Amino acid sequence: MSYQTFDLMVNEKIAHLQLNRPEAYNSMSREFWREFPDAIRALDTTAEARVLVISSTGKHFCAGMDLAVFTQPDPDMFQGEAGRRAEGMRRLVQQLQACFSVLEEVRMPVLIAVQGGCIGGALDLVCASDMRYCTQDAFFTVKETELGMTADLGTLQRLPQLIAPGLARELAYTGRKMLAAEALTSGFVNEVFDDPDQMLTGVMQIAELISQRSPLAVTGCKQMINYARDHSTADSLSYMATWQAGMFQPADMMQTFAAKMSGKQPDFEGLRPIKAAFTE
Ligand SMILES: C/C=C/C(=O)SCCNC(=O)CCNC(=O)[C@H](O)C(C)(C)COP(=O)(O)OP(=O)(O)OC[C@H]1O[C@@H](n2cnc3c(N)ncnc32)[C@H](O)[C@@H]1OP(=O)(O)O
Repeated sequence: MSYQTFDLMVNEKIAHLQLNRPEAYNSMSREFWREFPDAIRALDTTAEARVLVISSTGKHFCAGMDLAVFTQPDPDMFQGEAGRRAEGMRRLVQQLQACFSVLEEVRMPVLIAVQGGCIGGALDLVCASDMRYCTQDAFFTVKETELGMTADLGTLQRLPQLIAPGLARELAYTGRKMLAAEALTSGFVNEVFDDPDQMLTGVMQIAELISQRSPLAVTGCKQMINYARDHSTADSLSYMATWQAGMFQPADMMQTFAAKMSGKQPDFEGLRPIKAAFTE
């Protein structure tokens, strides 16, 4: 599949989505909003990928929503009866939210590599990922506040669960930049690299390690951690037990032990493409 707003490569078990409009600071055009969720869902459904790395090109990771979306809006948005207008707007926002929630829903971990600015909608995107990494020149901003709107695509819901809630509020209320050093000390990013090349090398090494593990075990970790974030400990333990009762398969463990004895790396079976499950 080829896309206009990013390149998507699947190499062995690692998928790499790279935003490719540096001349526009990788801002999120209408095309991006169509392509991004489709590409992520396709990876989840069909591809071999066991881990996804999202990176970017040029000076900034992403300048957020393409400002043309705000300055040249669809005229229909402002016409007609108020209740229907509001209801339509509500559905539009929900559809845009779903473009990033898909990163939480997919079976594979999502790692993000940020250089330069990560602004507005881009912060919504990275908040929905599993792990974040950045370069020394990176900064993160809830730009919407400065523009006069409330951020609506996930930052306000996810950021207070990733860093101290008081700091998340400060960033949201002020719209000020969180620089790389603060992103590291606050726990928002896992590591700060000197430059984009070093970052991509480092992030790919982590992706490689994840891709060598049992994909069933890894997706179990992702789903249980996400579930525990949103539910009580008692509910989460109950779901964990149900998950384990259904998904625990000794075959992967046996393979690990056999591989250890023979001094080799285990080669775990991939998860099943959904399409295959329908056509078998
Ligand atoms: C649901 C989602 C909501 C949101 O995402 S809200 C947030 C929307 N995004 C913004 O408001 C970003 C605003 N832009 C900036 O803060 C800065 O810019 C940058 C940090 C990205 C870059 O700063 P610097 O390196 O100093 O460059 P420069 O001179 O400010 O900009 C160069 C050109 O890039 C255009 N540009 C910047 N951001 C966007 C964007 N998001 N959409 C479309 N164009 C953008 C500018 O306007 C300008 O253009 P020209 O050279 O013609 O004057």
